Amino acid sequence: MTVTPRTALTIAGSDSGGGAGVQADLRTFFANGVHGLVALTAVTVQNSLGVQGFSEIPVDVVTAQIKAVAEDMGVDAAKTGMLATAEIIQSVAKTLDEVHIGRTTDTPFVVDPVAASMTGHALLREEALEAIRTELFPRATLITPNLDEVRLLTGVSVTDAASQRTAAEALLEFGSQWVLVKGGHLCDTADCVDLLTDGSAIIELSGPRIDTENTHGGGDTMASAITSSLAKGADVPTAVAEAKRFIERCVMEAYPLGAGVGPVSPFWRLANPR
Ligand SMILES: Nc1ncnc2c1ncn2[C@@H]1O[C@H](COP(=O)(O)OP(=O)(O)OP(=O)(O)O)[C@@H](O)[C@H]1O
Ligand SMILES: Cc1ncc(CO)c(N)n1
Repeated sequence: MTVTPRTALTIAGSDSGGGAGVQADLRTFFANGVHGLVALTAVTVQNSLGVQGFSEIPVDVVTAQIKAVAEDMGVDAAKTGMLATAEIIQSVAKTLDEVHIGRTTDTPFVVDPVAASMTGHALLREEALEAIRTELFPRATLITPNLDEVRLLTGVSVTDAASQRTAAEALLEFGSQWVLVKGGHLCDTADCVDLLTDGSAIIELSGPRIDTENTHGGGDTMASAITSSLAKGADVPTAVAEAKRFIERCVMEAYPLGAGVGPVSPFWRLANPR
């Protein structure tokens, strides 16, 4: 019998190195049995050593991609990654309202507020940070900043569990339903602890820190794993817990590729479907 899988839409940039951006999202959706849809926002020139530059896609082409897939195929959950400019962010926000994606609709929406690559190269023009805060966060079911993004967005430097909680509370003020403060960059701890909260529930997701240099695409893979679970009907705490187990194994199986940082790997899931 033919079964049509659930669909997940990524609104994000391309990584020519194939480990982050829409490439990470699509391989994560595929590994989790979800059909991936794409609205490409930018093309980066990127490899394991970093980002050499990028060119954004014209705004009307970005929004036309969203409308084309949402109106014909339907979207069970959506996420954003690299959005590049304030103009793209504003138009994406307006279009998501038109196609009924976001926290006040039946279609969950995850915002990964990508500001820079892990090598420190900007993926967002500076004036666009405010647009992420005001246009996207209020529409988000969940936001998933890493610690650098937390500092840029709130001014809070997370150094321990207490400041991680303070940062999460500050981020909730911007209007998303849930906040996940990822702790992958809290390097002096033996565990990787991510903090999830909606203001009433506070959930710590803890797992062992895996010793590897190869974590390229980890944040994108985490956010798209959450989006996959949401597309399949999980609630937010369940989706984040499932994604945490998924990313741990992806980090464990990360492989060297190129002279710099290799990508996390979702391939193990293909041999271990649920
Ligand atoms: N060395 C590690 N071992 C285990 N889990 C990790 C490790 N590094 C990151 N993680 C987990 O991976 C997820 C992504 O976290 P991280 O904070 O690294 O995101 P990010 O900085 O957005 O990723 P990127 O490296 O793509 O920029 C989180 O759930 C985090 O706990
Ligand atoms: C295109 C793109 N999106 C996101 C990231 C962050 O991992 C990256 N390095 N490249």
